[in-house]
Amino acid sequence: MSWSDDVTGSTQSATRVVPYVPPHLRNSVVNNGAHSFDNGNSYGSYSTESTQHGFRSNRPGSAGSSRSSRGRGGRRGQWRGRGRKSLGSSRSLSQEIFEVCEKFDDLEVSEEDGNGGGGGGGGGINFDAYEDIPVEANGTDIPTAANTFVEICLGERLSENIKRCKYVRPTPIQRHAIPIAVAGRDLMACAQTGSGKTAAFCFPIISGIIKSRSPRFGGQTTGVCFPSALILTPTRELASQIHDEAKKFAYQTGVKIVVAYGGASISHQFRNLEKGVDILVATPGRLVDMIERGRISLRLIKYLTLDEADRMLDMGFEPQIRKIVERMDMPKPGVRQTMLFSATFPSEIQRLASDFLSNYVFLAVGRVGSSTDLIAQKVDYVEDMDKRHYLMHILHDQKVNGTCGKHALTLVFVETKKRADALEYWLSVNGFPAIAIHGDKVQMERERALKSFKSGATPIMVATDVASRGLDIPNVAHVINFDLPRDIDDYVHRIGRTGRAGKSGIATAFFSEKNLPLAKVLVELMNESNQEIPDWLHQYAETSISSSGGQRHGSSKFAAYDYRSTTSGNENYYYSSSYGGADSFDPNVASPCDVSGAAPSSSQHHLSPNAEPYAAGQYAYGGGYETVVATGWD
Ligand SMILES: Nc1ncnc2c1ncn2[C@@H]1O[C@H](COP(=O)(O)OP(=O)(O)OP(=O)(O)O)[C@@H](O)[C@H]1O
Repeated sequence: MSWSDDVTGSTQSATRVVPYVPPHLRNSVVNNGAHSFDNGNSYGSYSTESTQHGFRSNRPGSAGSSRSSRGRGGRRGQWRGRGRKSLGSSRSLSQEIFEVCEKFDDLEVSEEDGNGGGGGGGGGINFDAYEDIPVEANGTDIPTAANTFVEICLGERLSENIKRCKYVRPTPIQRHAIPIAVAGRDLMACAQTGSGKTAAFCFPIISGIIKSRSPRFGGQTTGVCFPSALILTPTRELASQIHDEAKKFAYQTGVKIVVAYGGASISHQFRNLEKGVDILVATPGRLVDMIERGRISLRLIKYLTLDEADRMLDMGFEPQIRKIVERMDMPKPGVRQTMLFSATFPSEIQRLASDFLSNYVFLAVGRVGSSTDLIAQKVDYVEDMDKRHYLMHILHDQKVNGTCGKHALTLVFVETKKRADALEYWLSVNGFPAIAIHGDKVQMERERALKSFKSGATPIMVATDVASRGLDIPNVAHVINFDLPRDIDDYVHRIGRTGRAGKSGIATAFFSEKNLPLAKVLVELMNESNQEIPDWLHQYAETSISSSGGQRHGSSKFAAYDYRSTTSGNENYYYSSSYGGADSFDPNVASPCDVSGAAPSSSQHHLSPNAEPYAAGQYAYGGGYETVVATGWD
């Protein structure tokens, strides 16, 4: 949950926000004491069975895709109580957090926010959902994972801000990635959407800058700015979001963060830079422009982060990224520290990315490119000509049954900018308040659309892939793939706009004949996250095996793990991220700061009986799924 939304939530309404609970979990939510989530919420039943709405399809077989509750409710049923009232008599971390929060004026978070301030670290985040997630760390001398933020020694100010954000415990990616980054190691990190990657790269950078404070160069005297850290993102909205998040983390630390992206006034951004910059968050185009105008130098960069790194290094962005990283004045790998983060990392991109890294650690929390099983995925067979009416039925159901309640938002992905505008118009004239976002809109319109959607003023947003990556929009209850993307990784990122920070969500996809090439990889992805797959989709998948060949993780495009594992003798460690066993978690016990690059013995990095490592060679290599350039990017 982003900060601004917390603020919005806290100022707009003092009432408690009822968290979205998808239908298959509604009866499994455990009442965890007097202040646990109210499960008797207003959300009614939800069904989009095509047969129910009378839609006929020529799909093979006739099985529907309705979800059952098979074995999925258990873990996630253990929602925690929230806020001060839910605390027991003993003093807890949450108690301290609320005390610190009192004076966090600008960035205040509502204590009663049912969706969890800052992601709900105080209770909204369901850490149980992340238990037993397999973790692969590959490389030499890998620093030990941390169970608490305290033991990482991020510095007093930053630690206070972490509490203010109500981040009680690190998420699995944070447990593993932060110690690695704090130790100064290069990192290629892959973790599921909504699992806290932003903090995983922001904390080490902010902490490092505070610890090695050196006089800032540039500013008004020379007119050239010399940031110490550069965070690159593929979209303007994501740059802006990371800037907002990083500002919270760096509150009262003196670390200056500036954002630069296209479509907004460059002179305004120059003025911000002139006030001093430690961390620059930027989109590539605007950054190149600023460098070429001689206003930014990368000579003193100590930290380089590519968020959505696979996107930044694919065909669309790679030349620009190479220009910035290799042909400007940025220090070389090994001199600077480089961190790459994404939820997906095709092996060909991993290979490319290794040019930017030096002796790096590869970290995968969960299978690379997998979707979180917090998202209930549903695939319906819908012909193109029926899509609008079918969508209308879904939205109508939500309206009537309350699935799209006061705070629940629906995000609809389409293939092209034109289709986004057309669908926005059609929905609006049919009584469904919708707004479109895509790359042809001017920046102000894009920002207005996002704001209107986030606030719930327009609860339906129709988007191209410009909104598919990174955006952390609270209360997105339902993602609808009106048009499926051609690339399964884009699907993973799109549906990842819901089911974030331990909360659950729904994703519905409209599948038709033209999506045949996606069938097999979609089935594999859904299988991995324990989704119910309709028989007809299985049948399509079988057809697509014979036409395209290969498997998702077996094609050259996909890697289930570190691509180096097949070719080098790098150490491999497998963990369960569970807080049990040898890594047992006790939030009240702070261990000494022992993460400064200490190389663990392999016995410290054990394979949990619950974890399922991805053995090298498990997947046969076959034909590749085509690489496509997504539409609507900056
Ligand atoms: N330790 C934590 N405790 C509680 N909430 C957290 C914690 N870490 C992150 N969050 C919250 O989780 C949400 C998702 O985090 P973030 O946006 O960093 O995910 P992500 O992994 O980068 O997702 P994506 O792959 O979609 O970019 C945010 O609202 C964030 O505030």
